[in-house]
Amino acid sequence: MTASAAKLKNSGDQLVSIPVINISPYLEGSPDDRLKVAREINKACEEIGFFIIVGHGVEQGLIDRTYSIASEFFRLPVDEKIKIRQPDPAISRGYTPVKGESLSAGLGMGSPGDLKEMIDMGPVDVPGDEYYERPEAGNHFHPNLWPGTPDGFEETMKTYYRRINRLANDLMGLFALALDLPEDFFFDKLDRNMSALRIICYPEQAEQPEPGQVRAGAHTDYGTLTILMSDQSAGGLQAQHRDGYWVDVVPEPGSYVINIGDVMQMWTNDRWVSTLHRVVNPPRDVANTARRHSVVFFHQPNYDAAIETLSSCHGRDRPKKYDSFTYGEHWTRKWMATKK
Ligand SMILES: O=C(O)CCC(=O)C(=O)O
Ligand SMILES: [Fe+2]
Repeated sequence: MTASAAKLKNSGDQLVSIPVINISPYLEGSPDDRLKVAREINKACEEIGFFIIVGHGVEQGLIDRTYSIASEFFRLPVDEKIKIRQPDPAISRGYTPVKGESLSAGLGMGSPGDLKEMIDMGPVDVPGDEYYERPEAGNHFHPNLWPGTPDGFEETMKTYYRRINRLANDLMGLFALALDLPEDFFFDKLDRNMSALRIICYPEQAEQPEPGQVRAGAHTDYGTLTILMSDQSAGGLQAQHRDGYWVDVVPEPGSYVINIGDVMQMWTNDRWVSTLHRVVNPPRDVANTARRHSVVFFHQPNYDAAIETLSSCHGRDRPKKYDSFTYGEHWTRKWMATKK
C-alpha cells in the first residue's frame, strides 16, 4: 500500500480545519476554566489527534533564537555538518543528511528516503544515576553531539529543550484532566522521560523528486505528544482526517502545532487517535526556492513506562486492542524500521 491510498481525496477537498485552542486558562485560570480547556482538548484528540495551541507562555525571543540558529546550522557546507554525523543507526543523536530516513517505512510502506536533513538531540540533563545506564536504557540517554558552529547552538538548544519539556508536562496534566483522571496521573511515567528534540531542514528541490518521494513520508509519532514549530514555505504538513482525506496544517506565527502519538492512542484503547501525517513537496513552479525548517519536540515517556490500556478505557463491551509493553521497546521497533 502506498502512503496515499486511493480513497484519499486531495487536500483541496478538505472539509475541516485543525482546532485552535488557547491554553492560558489552563495554565492560569480557575478550576472551571481548566476543565473547559480540557474538554476542547478531548474533542480534538478524539476527532483528529491534532490541534494548534496559543497562550502557551513560551517566550517569543526563545522561539526566534532557536529557529534562527537551526536555520543557520543548515546553511553550513555539508563537510561541516557531517562532523557530527549520527554515529550509528541505533543512536538518535547527531546529523542525518538528506534521504537518511524514510518515515513511512515505520508503517511498513516502502519509499525512497525523505527529502530532509536534520539533527537529533535527546535529554540535556541526565543525572548520574544507574537508571540511565542499565542495559534497558539502551541509547536513550546517549550524550548529545553538539556542532562547534554556529556560536550558541548548544546553549540555545538546551534552553529550548528544558522549556518545551516543561510545556509538554503541563500538556500531559491537561491530557489527564481531559481523560477524567487525576491531573498528576501520568507524572510517574514521565519523570525520567526520554524526549527528543529534532531540528529539520527541507531543502529547495532543484530536481523533480522520485515517484513516491516526499519531504516526510506518512507516519504516526511514537510517543505521547509532539510540539511543532515550523515556517510557512510551500510544501508543508498535512494530517489525515479519519475519513481518509488530507488536511493542511497551517499555524499562525507564534502558535504551536500539537499532535498526539501512538502512546496516547494505545493508553486510551483508540479513544484518542494518533493521526497519520506527512510533509508534502512544494509545487514544481516554486520548488527551487521553497526551503522549510521545523523544530520538533517529541515528548516520550520513561523507557520503562508500561504502555497498557488505561482501566477507564476498557471493559466488557470494550476489549483491549493492544498488548502491553514498555515505551523503550515500542520506540526501538519504530525507530529502527525507518533507517535507510
Ligand atoms: O516538519 C513537520 O512539519 C513535521 C515533521 C514530522 O512530522 C516529524 O518529524 O515527525
Ligand atoms: Fe511526525
